[in-house]
Amino acid sequence: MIEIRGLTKKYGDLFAIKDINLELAKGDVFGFIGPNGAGKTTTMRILATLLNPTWGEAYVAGHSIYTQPKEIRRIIGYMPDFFGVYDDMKVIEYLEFFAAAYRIRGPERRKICESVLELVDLTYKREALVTSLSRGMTQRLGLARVLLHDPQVLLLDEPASGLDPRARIEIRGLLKELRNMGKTIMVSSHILPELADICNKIGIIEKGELIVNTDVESVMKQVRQQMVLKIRVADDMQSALAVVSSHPSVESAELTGKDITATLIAEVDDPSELAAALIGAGHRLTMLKEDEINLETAFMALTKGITS
Ligand SMILES: Nc1ncnc2c1ncn2[C@@H]1O[C@H](COP(=O)(O)OP(=O)(O)OP(=O)(O)O)[C@@H](O)[C@H]1O
Repeated sequence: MIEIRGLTKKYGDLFAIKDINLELAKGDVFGFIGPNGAGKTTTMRILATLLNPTWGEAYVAGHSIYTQPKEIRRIIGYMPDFFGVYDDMKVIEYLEFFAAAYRIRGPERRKICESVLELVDLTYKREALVTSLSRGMTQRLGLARVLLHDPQVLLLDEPASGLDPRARIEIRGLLKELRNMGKTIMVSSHILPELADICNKIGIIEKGELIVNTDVESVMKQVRQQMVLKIRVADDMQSALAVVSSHPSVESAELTGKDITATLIAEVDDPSELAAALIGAGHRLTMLKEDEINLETAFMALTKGITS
């Protein structure tokens, strides 16, 4: 759905983006991560055909940004990081206005507006003035707006920025719903955990260069060379820690909160002998599970020494 080759944008001597290569298939959710000024917006604006690159190629669903921008605009929904809303419009009027701009006419228009409102959970605000909405609601309205023409590809620039934790979670839920609808999504953020459980691919951009471009699973594999376990017993944790620490399958172990966190030596990927040792030593084992690595830990390990 998206193919980018050697994409570069220069402002004078500054490379806003430099030699970006990327391919996304239908249904991919690409988390585009990078600090402020790294080049995320530039990349998205070029894909949205709002900005010309200095050189390089980009295609959306096979359409070139140079020769078929109209076709691309029909397929994409681009939500910029900052967008204006019109002061004296009600929510439903705002959507109808944009639906008209997309040439959605007749009774269909109202139906579509109502259904996107429902999707972003704003039906109860349909008669409210757009200026009265909270930032989280405004972001959801912005999403509703880019969904009006049922685009296959969504380019979402920092949809969760400036939101409180609750509103962030709502946006995440919404993105999951869109993912389940089969949309191809490029979503940017400068905060990685925000995207952790939504995307299947991630790209990390630093000073205009895509320094990491991979699928989430292989990031996890790359980082997870050794198995890490979380262990809990219903009796004496200190004596259980002693058993774990001295077990030949364990490289290191420590007490972390209510659990013991144990890292196994590299060759061991079966914790059953350790479990047997704990039970054999008379401990009442209540939990022994593989610690779930999160994308944030993976990110830190992956970019160690690359990003500053
Ligand atoms: N019109 C412009 N003229 C000159 N420099 C620009 C222009 N637009 C962007 N830049 C520069 O290009 C670089 C990339 O900017 P871009 O907006 O793509 O970053 P970003 O990753 O989206 O950052 P943010 O998270 O702050 O939106 C920055 O150094 C920025 O200052």
